[in-house]
Amino acid sequence: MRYGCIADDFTGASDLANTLTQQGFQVAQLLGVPPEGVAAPGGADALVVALKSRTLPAGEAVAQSLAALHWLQQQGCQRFYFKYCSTFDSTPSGNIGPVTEALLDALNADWTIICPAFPATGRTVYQGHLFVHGALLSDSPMRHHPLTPMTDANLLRLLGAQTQLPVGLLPYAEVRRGAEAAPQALDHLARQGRRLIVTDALTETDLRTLAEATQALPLITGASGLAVGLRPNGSSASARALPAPAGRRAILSGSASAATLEQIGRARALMPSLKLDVLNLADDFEAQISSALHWAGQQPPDAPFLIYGSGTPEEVQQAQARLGAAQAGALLERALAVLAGQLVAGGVRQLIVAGGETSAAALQALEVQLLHIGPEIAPGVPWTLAEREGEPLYLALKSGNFGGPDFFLEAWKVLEGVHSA
Ligand SMILES: Nc1ncnc2c1ncn2[C@@H]1O[C@H](COP(=O)(O)OP(=O)(O)O)[C@@H](O)[C@H]1O
Ligand SMILES: O=C(O)[C@@H](O)C(=O)COP(=O)(O)O
Repeated sequence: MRYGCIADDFTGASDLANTLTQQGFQVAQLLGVPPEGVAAPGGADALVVALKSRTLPAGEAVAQSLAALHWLQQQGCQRFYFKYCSTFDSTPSGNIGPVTEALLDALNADWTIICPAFPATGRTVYQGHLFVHGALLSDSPMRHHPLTPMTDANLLRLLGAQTQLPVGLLPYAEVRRGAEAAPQALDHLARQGRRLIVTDALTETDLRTLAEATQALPLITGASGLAVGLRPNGSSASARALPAPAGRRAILSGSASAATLEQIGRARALMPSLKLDVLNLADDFEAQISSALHWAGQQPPDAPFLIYGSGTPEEVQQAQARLGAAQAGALLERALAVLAGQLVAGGVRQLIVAGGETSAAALQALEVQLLHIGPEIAPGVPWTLAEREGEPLYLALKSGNFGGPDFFLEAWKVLEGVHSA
């Protein structure tokens, strides 16, 4: 059986692709919905379509997700996984509720689970409330996110604002009873008419229970944690031979998440770095880009360098007050996307991009369509391999709040371990 996965952003897609790879799946990550008539790579038993749909108006997110579903069905996928953020990043009007509803309808399915827990990165769900490293989501740095500030940790209330579908809760007491008891409790909720069932989960054992209890459902939804309970039907995929890394190394960051800001702080002390000012970009985009490219050209060719626009919550607020939240975000994304294109054209072959929206913008500019999953750098962040103009390009798409403080310094060491030709 082939799994078809739809992810609402690019970092989230590589996060899920990474977890599936670790479970033994042979995974292909597609960037955007491939055009009609383009087939998935043979041999892949899990396909992950990465969308940039998290912050779109709900109707557009639904349309893109249904197009992805349609393509995945054409590729022979029979079970589906809607991947959203482990911090439930969404706007008040969507898109997790409306997309799940549309996928359920398209698959003629009655109900599914809502499972954002991802214990490997500190995300747990208890009594329907989402915690980040032990703090309620609404007390975590996610309350300051530039595009999707999360100020409520109650998943039932968040979903209730996004969809009319009846929402229920599978509480921890039921999950803890294991895979033999949980299906009964889920069925009971479904018979009461609950169509979106939020599932408590604190550990990977809980996630395995939930994956097993829902194995007959055509659609499951969650962060990538739930995938620890999935197994490919055939024998496990053997590791793909990867080319030895070559070329220049660069980091581009548009993530203003707390973990990224700390990672930038550490990296700045040890590698050349350049900060882009969003307000300067608004005043003279072309001049800012050419001066950043000039700066990059002057850095030592054998060491990584960092270009970032990531602002503190105060800086983000300032830029948003002048430009508007969506416009400020889009401007910085466009700048980093142009830089990604120019830097790769100039010889960068190992590139880290921090930020989900930022990664999507950068990869769209690079016109990359397919990623193979390489070694894991940190939970939820693998190195991936793309081919561009016949040459290998290593890419790491780092979710805002993933990775330890030295991520930007240590990620390269993981690639140094790749020696095969
Ligand atoms: N200084 C800033 N001013 C305004 N917007 C910013 C600033 N820094 C980052 N942003 C915007 O915040 C958004 C961050 O989203 P994203 O790239 O998905 O990062 P994350 O993975 O941390 O969520 C992007 O649209 C980015 O352009
Ligand atoms: O599930 C997660 O937390 C990530 O896979 C993810 O989706 C993060 O999104 P960004 O923080 O916007 O990169």
